[in-house]
Amino acid sequence: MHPTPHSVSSSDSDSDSSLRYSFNPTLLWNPDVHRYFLNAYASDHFSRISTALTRPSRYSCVRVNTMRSTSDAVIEKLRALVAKESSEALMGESAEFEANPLKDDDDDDGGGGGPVVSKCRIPGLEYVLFVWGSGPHNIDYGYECDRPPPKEVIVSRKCAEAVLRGAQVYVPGVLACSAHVEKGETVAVSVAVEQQGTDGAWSTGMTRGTVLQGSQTDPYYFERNGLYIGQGTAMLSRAGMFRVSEGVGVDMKNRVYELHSFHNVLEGEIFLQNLPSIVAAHALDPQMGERILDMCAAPGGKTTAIAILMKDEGEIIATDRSHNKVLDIQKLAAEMGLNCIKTFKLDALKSVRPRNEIDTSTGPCCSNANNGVPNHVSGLPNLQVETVSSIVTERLINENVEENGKVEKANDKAYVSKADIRKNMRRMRNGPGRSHSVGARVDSSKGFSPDSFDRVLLDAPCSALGLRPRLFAGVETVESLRKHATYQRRMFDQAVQLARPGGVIVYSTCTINPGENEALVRYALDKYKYLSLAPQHPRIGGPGLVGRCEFPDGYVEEWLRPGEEDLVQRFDPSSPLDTIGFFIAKFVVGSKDA
Ligand SMILES: C[S@@+](CC[C@H](N)C(=O)[O-])C[C@H]1O[C@@H](n2cnc3c(N)ncnc32)[C@H](O)[C@@H]1O
Repeated sequence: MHPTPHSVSSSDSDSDSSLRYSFNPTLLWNPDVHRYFLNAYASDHFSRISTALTRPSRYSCVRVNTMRSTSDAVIEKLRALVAKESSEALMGESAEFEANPLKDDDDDDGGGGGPVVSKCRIPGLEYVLFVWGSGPHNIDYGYECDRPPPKEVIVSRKCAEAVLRGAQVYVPGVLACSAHVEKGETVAVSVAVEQQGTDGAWSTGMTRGTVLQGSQTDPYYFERNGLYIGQGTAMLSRAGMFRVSEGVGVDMKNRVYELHSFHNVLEGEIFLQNLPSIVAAHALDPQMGERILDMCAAPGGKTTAIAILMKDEGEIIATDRSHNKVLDIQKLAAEMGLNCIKTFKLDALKSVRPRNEIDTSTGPCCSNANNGVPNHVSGLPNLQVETVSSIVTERLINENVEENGKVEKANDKAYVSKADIRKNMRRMRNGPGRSHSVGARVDSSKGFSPDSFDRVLLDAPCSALGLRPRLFAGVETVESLRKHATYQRRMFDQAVQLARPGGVIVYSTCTINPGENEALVRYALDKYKYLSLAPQHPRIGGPGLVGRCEFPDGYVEEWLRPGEEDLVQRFDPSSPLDTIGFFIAKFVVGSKDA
């Protein structure tokens, strides 16, 4: 797996340098996982998926809060923002837009060739807007054969993935910098991706603050071939970059992918959300007045999408096991002005309240809906208080954060959730902001009565192997993938008990792993005979995988059976829709007595 360092002669040719100063990453997988996916997808297809995962989608997807605004009003505002913020970066360029079924040739803002904001043309999704970016672009890093090499900054993988999505380079993400870089100088930005050491462990092994000499003896010199993500202006000297703890380190001027980052704009009016996530909310088909459970809800993207589809009438119980993430849901609901959302801290594995703890004097539909507590916390709508857990505490970017069922350390070795990035960027740009003064409280729930929900969404924590852009995938092993699957099945067992007969369960993940997708469906249909797959609307994803996989250790994973494939939606990152990898299955619950 470790790329073999090769020698490059001192008369390094222009073609070598254009390969070096380019963006052409290869996604590194655990070898067993690689074999498993090759078997599931066939070699060519998996190679396309793997490549697509290293790239961002070429558009940002914006969901309009139709309770607050209209698509047309938001389009006007976004166009004004785009025109103002990126007149140099994008509008002048005659960007080539890839063919995408979501985009019509007449989607143009009138500027001709520049970025466009267009309305989604899928019936019922006209409140979803696309802001089209461009890439990959070839960037001239100023390399000349007989001259000193360009000055450089190396950033962590997580930082690079954020930059590819349109973020700036913040100082915590800077790992190394050329000697004598001064504020205002132009620097080439590349990324240090984890490599496998002789002990099998993955790391960059790079000490933050490393001085780059611009020679082949620099750390990760050869490994960074084809891993240049753009060029920018150093906002601090080399010394400053490693002295301060926050702020922009490099202001990106030329990016391999030009995408608009609409974080922190039109708050409450829009929400940046991947298209498949929006489709998952539609698949649930929530109706006004219903009682809905969103079992793994933070940061609340799908919860708020569901609330808007219900026109804020009914009751959505949004739970997550992380206290701070429940606060994120509360903040988002408050920001969007949605009142039908009630939040609780709850481990989804304990979502069903034990029968001996259920108060039988209340009907199944409302028992423990709010755990018998008042309905309002001052300052935020419909946020309930049962046990007071704590007040809001800010999580910094280098704190441990939890997402997708795993904990990693922030910054170079870390997963930072989108909510954290959003919050941190807000803090970097605008100071603390109003969210830091909210003294919100989080209620804990003891779970809910069986059959007490009309619809249940289980947007499960998963291996997240569909998220893009992703520059490294080596950490997941066949064993860790199976652990995710086991965890999801246990959560699904809870969902099945909570959805009433006649009700609906939607299960979704953001992974390409069939073990967490089709195999969960197989498990569900085989174990619960009263469940059946239901058609989904809209249906824009592809079919699911039919078949099975036998592993060398004898483990057999069963996927879908013929006839079931068109009842699920599998969003393939390499398909023309250019979305993240995502999976949606919708079940209807029959009579549980049978
Ligand atoms: C894929 S994310 C959910 C995204 C969310 N549905 C949205 O659309 O904004 C998975 C969530 O599951 C939560 N989670 C992980 N394990 C959990 C558990 N045992 N109980 C409840 N939530 C859990 C994580 O904290 C994370 O917020």
